[in-house]
Amino acid sequence: MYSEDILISVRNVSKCFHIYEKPADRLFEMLLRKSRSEKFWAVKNVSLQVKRGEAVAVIGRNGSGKSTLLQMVCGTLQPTAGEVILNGKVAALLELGAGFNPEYTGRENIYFSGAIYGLSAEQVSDRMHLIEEFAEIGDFIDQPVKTYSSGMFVRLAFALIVHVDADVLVIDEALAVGDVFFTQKCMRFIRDFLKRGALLFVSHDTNSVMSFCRDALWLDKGEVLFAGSAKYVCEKYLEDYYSEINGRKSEEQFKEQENELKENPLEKAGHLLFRDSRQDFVVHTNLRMEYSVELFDCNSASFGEGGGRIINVAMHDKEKNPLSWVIGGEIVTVRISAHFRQQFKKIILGFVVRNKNGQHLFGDNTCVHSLQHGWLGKNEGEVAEALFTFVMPRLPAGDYVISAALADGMQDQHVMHQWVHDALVFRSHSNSISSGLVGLPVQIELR
Ligand SMILES: Nc1ncnc2c1ncn2[C@@H]1O[C@H](COP(=O)(O)OP(=O)(O)OP(=O)(O)O)[C@@H](O)[C@H]1O
Repeated sequence: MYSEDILISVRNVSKCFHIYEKPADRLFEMLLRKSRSEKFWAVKNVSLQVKRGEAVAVIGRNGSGKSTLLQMVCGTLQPTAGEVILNGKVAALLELGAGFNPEYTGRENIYFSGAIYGLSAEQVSDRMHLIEEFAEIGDFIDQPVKTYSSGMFVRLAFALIVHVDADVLVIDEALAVGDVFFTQKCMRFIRDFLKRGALLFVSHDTNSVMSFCRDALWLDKGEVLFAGSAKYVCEKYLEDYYSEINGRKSEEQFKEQENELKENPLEKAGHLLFRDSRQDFVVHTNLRMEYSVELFDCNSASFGEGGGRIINVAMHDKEKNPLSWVIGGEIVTVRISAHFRQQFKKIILGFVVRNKNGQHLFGDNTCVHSLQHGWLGKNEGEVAEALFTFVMPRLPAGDYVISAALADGMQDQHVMHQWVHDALVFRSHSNSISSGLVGLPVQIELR
């Protein structure tokens, strides 16, 4: 009936809570058999599937229904409507400390929870040293968990779920509490786990969502607002975040500026000068990391207040010639040009390079430079340019995008006027072996 590989199947699940004005109303309702409550739908008609080897993220603002959904998946909450079908053993890391008895020691809780996960006392004893080793909380393992810091809770709870042979992991945000070393350890475990299991997790951190998940689901007031590739959903989420800060502005409002954009002299100059200055070199060598760079796409999805607009993003060589072909290890300049429709007091221009999964690889903006050299302002009708010069890193084969942004203000408090998601696309045609996400230039000696 169900494919073996679908480990989590959530079908049209909803959850309704009854809200009572006063606690006594609950009693009256039972006695008088008359409703004294308001219905509140925390989750409305949500469906999702997670297959073996997949991770799906649930994102959304506070109170959007994420935890309620995860609790229904774990079986700690019954859906009001719809069904959850699980194929395999589920281990969950939901609220901090949930499932632990605060009066018991860490060790006692491990035995207790291990039994809930179907492990015998003997099996738990056999794995205890591994759990202790993973948790790294030292002698605290024999202290009541009510004395634990939130970080220790997470360490112990995570160490437990790592060792219960789960097929499905359900994790709610909790990873954010651990320190960087522990988080890295958990990430390594999850990457390994995903070779055999399925992960459903909640996070506010779009970077971790994009690094783990192919798909994501955005819940808003209990309903699915967007579902699809993690990159797409996270971009929409990011847009919404900025719209909330800046006040809503739809993408359509940019359309009217497009003609003006096409007429812009800077962009025109960029097109006329466009040539592949490294083609000869590329053709005659074979030990190279090659990148083909596409033209700035002025129709790429964007969001922001629209007080200014990014009119060109290009990669240049040292001689300021736009490049369509870049070699890894060469010095390149990312040039971002912007046109202003209103006065800007403190211009911020910046970029982010992401891989095809949406992982943020590197990027920069003009803030620190402006703090050092003074802020640049511009008036309506003027144009500004930011040049970011760096050594092009070696990147594994695949597609990459540069998102570019224009804002007015400071690093931590600014109005986002335009964020262009995939302003410039480039592709690494590398066939040399490279490990990691980004390869930096390294000087090597062998003696
Ligand atoms: N037992 C309950 N009784 C009544 N309302 C509840 C109950 N549990 C959750 N809710 C409500 O359901 C809504 C969704 O809550 P939920 O905890 O699932 O959101 P969330 O997206 O996980 O939020 P956060 O990011 O803050 O953890 C909230 O408005 C919350 O107040």
